[in-house]
Amino acid sequence: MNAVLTPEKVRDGSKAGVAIAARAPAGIALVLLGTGVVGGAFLKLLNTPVAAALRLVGVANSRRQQTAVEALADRGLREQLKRQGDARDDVKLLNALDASDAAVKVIVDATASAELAARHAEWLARGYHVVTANKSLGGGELSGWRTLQEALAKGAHYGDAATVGAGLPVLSTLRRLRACGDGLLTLEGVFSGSLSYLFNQYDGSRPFSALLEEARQQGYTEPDPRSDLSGEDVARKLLILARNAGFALGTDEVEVESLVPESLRGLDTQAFLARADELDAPLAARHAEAATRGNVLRYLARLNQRGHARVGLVEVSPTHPAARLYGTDNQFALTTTRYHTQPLVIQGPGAGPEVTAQALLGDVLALG
Ligand SMILES: NC(=O)C1=CN([C@@H]2O[C@H](COP(=O)(O)OP(=O)(O)OC[C@H]3O[C@@H](n4cnc5c(N)ncnc54)[C@H](O)[C@@H]3O)[C@@H](O)[C@H]2O)C=CC1
Ligand SMILES: N[C@@H](CC=O)C(=O)O
Repeated sequence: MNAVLTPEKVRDGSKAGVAIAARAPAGIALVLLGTGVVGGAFLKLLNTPVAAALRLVGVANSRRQQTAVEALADRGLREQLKRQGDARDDVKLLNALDASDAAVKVIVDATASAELAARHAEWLARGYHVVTANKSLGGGELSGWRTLQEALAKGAHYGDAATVGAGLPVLSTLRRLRACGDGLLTLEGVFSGSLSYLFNQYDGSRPFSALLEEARQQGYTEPDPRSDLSGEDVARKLLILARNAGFALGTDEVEVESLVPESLRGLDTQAFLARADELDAPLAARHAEAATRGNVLRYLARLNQRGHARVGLVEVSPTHPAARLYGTDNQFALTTTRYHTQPLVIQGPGAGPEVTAQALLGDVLALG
């Protein structure tokens, strides 16, 4: 029989919270893929009372995984996994889910791995629910999106709130509008927390690369920050939103402006980071040019009524809504058949470990 643990006992720094996650009667069993910035924050949330009905049965990083109950109950699981664990093997992780008596079995993807994302549809078709921060399937090739829709028709759930706005209620709002017969006409805004953070602060007084390093340290950027700077991550979010609104856009139908100079594109991540100061001169010039006209730079995403999609750096006046953002704010302005005089605007922090992990948790709990 499980000990009854009060919230106070869970908060007191003992192992109790993890013990709940590992030993509670099974409501929802889950495996977690990825223990980086977002996955690490998600593990912390599993140690809080709200996650008492969740049972973690497996966890993996890119190299190792753990399915042993005692090891999973270790509060230092994330660090432990860096040193020890079994070799990566999806089959063994799924076996751990199958062995659980939980009625609801969930795979949480907190990686940026395209290979794992390519398996989401297969997992859904096999009856596992998938909750993801990984945008590679929803925002990748249209064929992958279509495979995903076919898999979803079989009944499993795809929790993708974390993929856009780091969990801001954008996708849920869009789906609700659509379910009510409203149609998206145009979509515009700032869809990147890291690029928002960078351009909200960049005034030429500090090198752009220094701000980028700050954004990276805060956990706002993608594992390789060029995914943000190239516009690829923003394009994925635009595609996820557009497709959910009924625009079957392919990746080649989004015009993408990259901020990564040609010379930095072919490098591995570490080599890129070592040479990130090569970003500084071109952006300083763009900033200075905009400033001569009293304008500022913002990285905007736009989908117009004809389905034309573009993401790129735009010079805007200081009174433009995107010029009035703070920190990692995202901004999504949805003009629809019913919100046509003024757009429906959703705004708030759009990157960061805690909010993103919370979005994952919310999607998992919604399955209960
Ligand atoms: N950082 C943020 O604010 C937000 C991030 N996201 C998304 O969350 C995902 C993770 O981002 P971060 O945590 O920042 O990245 P990260 O680089 O800190 O962590 C990635 C984790 O995935 C693991 N991993 C890679 N391949 C794997 C595999 N095949 N099997 C198991 N684990 C594997 C890595 O070992 C690492 O633990 C990305 O898809 C990102 O786009 C979404 C919204 C906001
Ligand atoms: N790197 C992304 C994180 C969320 O998706 C961003 O900057 O928005």
